[in-house]
Amino acid sequence: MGGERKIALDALQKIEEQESYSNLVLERLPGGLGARERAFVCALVYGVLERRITLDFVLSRYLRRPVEKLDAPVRAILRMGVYQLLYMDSVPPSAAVNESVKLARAAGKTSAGSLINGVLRAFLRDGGELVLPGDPKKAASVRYSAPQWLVSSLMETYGEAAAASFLEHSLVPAPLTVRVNTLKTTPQALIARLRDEGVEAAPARGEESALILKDSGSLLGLPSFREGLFHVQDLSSQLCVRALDVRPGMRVLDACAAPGGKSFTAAQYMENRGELIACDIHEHKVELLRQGAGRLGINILTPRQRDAAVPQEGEAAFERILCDVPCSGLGIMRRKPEIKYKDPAKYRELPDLQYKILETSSHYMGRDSILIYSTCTLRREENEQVVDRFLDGHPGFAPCEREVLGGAWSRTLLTGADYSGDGFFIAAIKRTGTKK
Ligand SMILES: C[S@@+](CC[C@H](N)C(=O)[O-])C[C@H]1O[C@@H](n2cnc3c(N)ncnc32)[C@H](O)[C@@H]1O
Repeated sequence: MGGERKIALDALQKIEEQESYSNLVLERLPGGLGARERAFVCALVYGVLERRITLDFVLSRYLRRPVEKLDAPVRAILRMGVYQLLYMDSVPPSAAVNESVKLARAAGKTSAGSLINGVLRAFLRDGGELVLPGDPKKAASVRYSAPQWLVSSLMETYGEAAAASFLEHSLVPAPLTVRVNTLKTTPQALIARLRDEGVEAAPARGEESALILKDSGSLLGLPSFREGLFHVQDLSSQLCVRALDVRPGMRVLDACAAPGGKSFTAAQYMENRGELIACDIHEHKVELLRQGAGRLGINILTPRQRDAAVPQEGEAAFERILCDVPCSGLGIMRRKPEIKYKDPAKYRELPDLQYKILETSSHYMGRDSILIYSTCTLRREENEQVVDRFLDGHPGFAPCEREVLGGAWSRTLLTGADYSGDGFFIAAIKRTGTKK
């Protein structure tokens, strides 16, 4: 191996400087990397992102100035070095130190070599292990590499044990879960087909048409994917569509639909009969809806560029409406670790937008219509508080109990030992009164 650490450093710099999503940067790594080298780069980049708070805590014990004040490439090299020492058993400690010094040279930071060497060797001399701070909340923040505001918020909302379990399981790589396209195949037939293509697939617990794929490599390389036999979709999103309870022949609105996973699953439950209007505010994302539906053989989906917060004059009623609103995404931080480091002030305007989308969509509900409000986040402000505000101000609507939500009308799903899906919130609302 040679040069992978420089590729990892460049990727980390790009994610930090341009606020790019890690998955997108890693999808576009330079060509020519072998599978092993690519896996190493991805493990290092994801690992450093995921454990940033833990790594910075270790570094802070060996630096005279605050970690944030370091030159960005030097800081990234130090984080990568500590990550290799703490979490990469395949890298001998001496290699982690020497390669970090070499990397500084390759990055044009030769003068930082002695600092990097000194810090990493001092950590090794102290045993090379993580020593947690005494304060329990600080310790949880360092252990799970989650900002303190997030630790406190999760603990206050879900209790200490559930929050700790969620944070711990958010450090485990997410499985690749897909939804079998029931318009074209069955779970058993798809498992056999994938086996022929060299990919191991097994049924996922809890969803009849969900499979977990192992070592699939790029999906674009699989004929079964190109033929539209499945799409990628986490368990929580599949449950969300089940809660919508769409049936063949219905008129359905997906108000925030792109990239389209939930619309696609809904169309499959509808057996490609009825009408499915799938909207998104961004034109380029609407194109994703068109492409996905085409690949999967869905022809009831009408993609539309539309702002879901702006009422549409003369829209006929829908029997089912999905508001899978934009959110802070904390439930999927195991897939995009950079999410957890965002300044929570950036989320301030989300609840009002989410409320507007819900309120506007409710205009299109007829009697007996059902609306699902969902997010992939775990903040009450974006979940319970939005639907409560809506229900409090709209007496013609009521909570709607669903069997798939355990008999309740809303449910929060937390990734944990017994549940491998993303963190997610689902609430069901029905119309009880007539329109004013
Ligand atoms: C959580 S994602 C939806 C995921 C999608 N339901 C799926 O399963 O693939 C939220 C989407 O809402 C879109 N969006 C954001 N603001 C919107 C608005 N005002 N009106 C409509 N769509 C919006 C975003 O572009 C994004 O694609």
